[in-house]
Amino acid sequence: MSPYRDNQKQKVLVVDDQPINLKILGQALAGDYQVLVASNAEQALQIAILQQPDLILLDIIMQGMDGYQTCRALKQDSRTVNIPVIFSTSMDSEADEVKGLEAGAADYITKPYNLALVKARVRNQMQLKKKTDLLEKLVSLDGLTEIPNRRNFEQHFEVEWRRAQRSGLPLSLCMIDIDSFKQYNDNYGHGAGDICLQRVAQTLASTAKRSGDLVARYGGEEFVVLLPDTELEEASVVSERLRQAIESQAIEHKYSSCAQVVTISAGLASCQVQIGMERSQLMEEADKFLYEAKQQGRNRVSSGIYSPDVA
Ligand SMILES: Nc1nc2c(ncn2[C@@H]2O[C@H](COP(=O)(O)OP(=O)(O)OP(=O)(O)O)[C@@H](O)[C@H]2O)c(=O)[nH]1
Repeated sequence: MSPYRDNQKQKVLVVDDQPINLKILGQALAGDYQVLVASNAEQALQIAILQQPDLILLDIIMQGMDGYQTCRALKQDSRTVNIPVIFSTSMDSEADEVKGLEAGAADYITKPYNLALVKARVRNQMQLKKKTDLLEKLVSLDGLTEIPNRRNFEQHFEVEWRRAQRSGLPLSLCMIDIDSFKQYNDNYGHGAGDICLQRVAQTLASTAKRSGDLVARYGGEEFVVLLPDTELEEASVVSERLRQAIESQAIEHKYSSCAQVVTISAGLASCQVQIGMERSQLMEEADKFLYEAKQQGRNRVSSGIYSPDVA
């Protein structure tokens, strides 16, 4: 998702193998947008992945991979699927237009360029993209804590699970629950409870922040932390750091059964993803360890390796 920031120009990637076309379109759009250029499909795909433009103006007839193939490749890659594409071409038959739209394009412009029309079509797509990005952001963040929500976590977990399966790298999952939170709510009030949840969420998110780590609100007073490429030993260090980070926030909780401040219990499970394993099994394992941490007195991390052979 390319997050929408008001103070930043949106990016358009112009793809054409004729330098003159790159120049004409580049000059027409440079005042309103940040313009990136590519002169072939391979370059375009690479820039699209790395720079995440908000829109791609794509020529159809190019040496090597043509525009249709490039568009299909963009639409098949989860990293670029949401970038709208406008085909830019001298082909102007209705059949070509249909083929372009079927390949996943959002709109069509024809050569020779009518620059006023080009700008208007680009503006329309850019406005739509802003709205889609905002909507995407709203549906993936938790309203109270502003960290990723459960839906966002499930999507990430699925992607990371598949990646771990392919790469053979370990994957760790930490389930976190605030201790005696019912007591907190009952004694300090629901409003204070909400503020506490916000502080816990922000502290967790700023503590587990290695690229690829994901901290999400799983629901209620439960959080989940996904640690890709992380084996048990390393993940235990991170989980313990999370526990300490919350404790050292020193949020008063006189009614807790285990401390004078707000604390968390965590259940950590790590695995090497194998064929036939379900990601829900790792969740269940982490949940079991969380239960164990609660049983053993709270304000602690309980952990283990999940392997179907030993489960
Ligand atoms: N303020 C507030 N409270 C919430 C929210 N979501 C869940 N809760 C509260 O979280 C509390 C969870 O309580 P329990 O599941 O009994 O667990 P606990 O008191 O933390 O006990 P242990 O987990 O065993 O330490 C309940 O009182 C819920 O009402 C929320 O969005 N805001």
